[in-house]
Amino acid sequence: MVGSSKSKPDNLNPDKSDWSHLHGLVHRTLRSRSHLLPTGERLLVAVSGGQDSVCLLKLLVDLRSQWGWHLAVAHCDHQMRSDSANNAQHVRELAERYDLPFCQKTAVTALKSEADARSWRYQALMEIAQSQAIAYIVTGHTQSDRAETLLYNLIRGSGTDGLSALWWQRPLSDTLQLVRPLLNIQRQQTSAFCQHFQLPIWEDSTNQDIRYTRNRIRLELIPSLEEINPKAQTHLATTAELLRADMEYLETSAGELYMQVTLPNSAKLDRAQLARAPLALQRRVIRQFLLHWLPQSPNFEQIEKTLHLIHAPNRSQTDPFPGGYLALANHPWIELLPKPNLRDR
Ligand SMILES: Nc1ncnc2c1ncn2[C@@H]1O[C@H](COP(=O)(O)OP(=O)(O)OP(=O)(O)O)[C@@H](O)[C@H]1O
Repeated sequence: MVGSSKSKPDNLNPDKSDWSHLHGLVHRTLRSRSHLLPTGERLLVAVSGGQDSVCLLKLLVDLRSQWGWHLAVAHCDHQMRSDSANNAQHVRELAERYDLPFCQKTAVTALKSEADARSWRYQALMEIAQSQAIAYIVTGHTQSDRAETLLYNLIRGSGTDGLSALWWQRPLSDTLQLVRPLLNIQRQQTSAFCQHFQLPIWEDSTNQDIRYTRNRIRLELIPSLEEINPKAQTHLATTAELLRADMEYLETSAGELYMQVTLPNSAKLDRAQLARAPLALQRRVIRQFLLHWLPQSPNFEQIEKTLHLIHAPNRSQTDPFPGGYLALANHPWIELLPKPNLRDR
């Protein structure tokens, strides 16, 4: 998978003739998506110490002479495992080995869940990048992560937007992008790459713990699906890629329709115009409308109840939404009102 089955030690000054299949693949991916990691940029590589981010780091180190990047390594110690300080030290040594600047953040308050850890980590990575005027944070998310995320969101009942999550890039702020250049590479390939170049990997003991849903999907669900179809992982990731394009198209069309069916600075939607649109656009317009006016994101049920008002008799209304708003069918409009105002009408 990496070009030769014989392993060879990590060459710290490789030229193009030392490149493996993965070097070529990532180089071509970045060339065809040239906005992802432009030449000459400063990149902050987020390294956990696991096989994916260690593979990512070596690939970027080896490709940088072609691309003129300036690299720095960041590690976040969540303090959630007894070996987390040793893990951080391991990444520090990896950065030293490549002679790269190393930045670490260590959690001071106890992080209770994986979700807490993730949101703290992204905040920490953003702070490091911003303090060093770096515009790109690069992570080692792979095609395997993409397939797992799709399954995870599917069984949580997330809509198409959740199914197409994990995209090549995501803006973290106006000046900072998160970039995932390994999204077309499988975890088996990063593992083979690390073995081939004898790269030192930090094995996270919790990765085998099936009490975590993500681990269970990785260790049990995906292998079961691969027994049914050996290419299941690739197909799932391709589905996520295709859904993303559909989702962007629908979202843009819905945004245009939203502008036509609402009035400036007014929480109203024109029922007759909405009624003529396809159901997929009606749902998305209503989601954008509620997202704009409500203090928190609407759920599926709230969107469906508002959708129902398009054809409902005048004065029909939804249950109150969080924050005290509710939607009302008011002659030609669906109107979103703070609940107390209803009494005055
Ligand atoms: N402790 C860490 N320090 C720095 N980077 C990290 C750390 N943990 C994860 N990363 C980065 O995030 C990538 C994805 O890691 P992992 O799949 O473990 O995270 P996750 O919580 O599932 O992430 P996400 O929610 O973004 O999908 C890694 O390849 C690495 O680039």
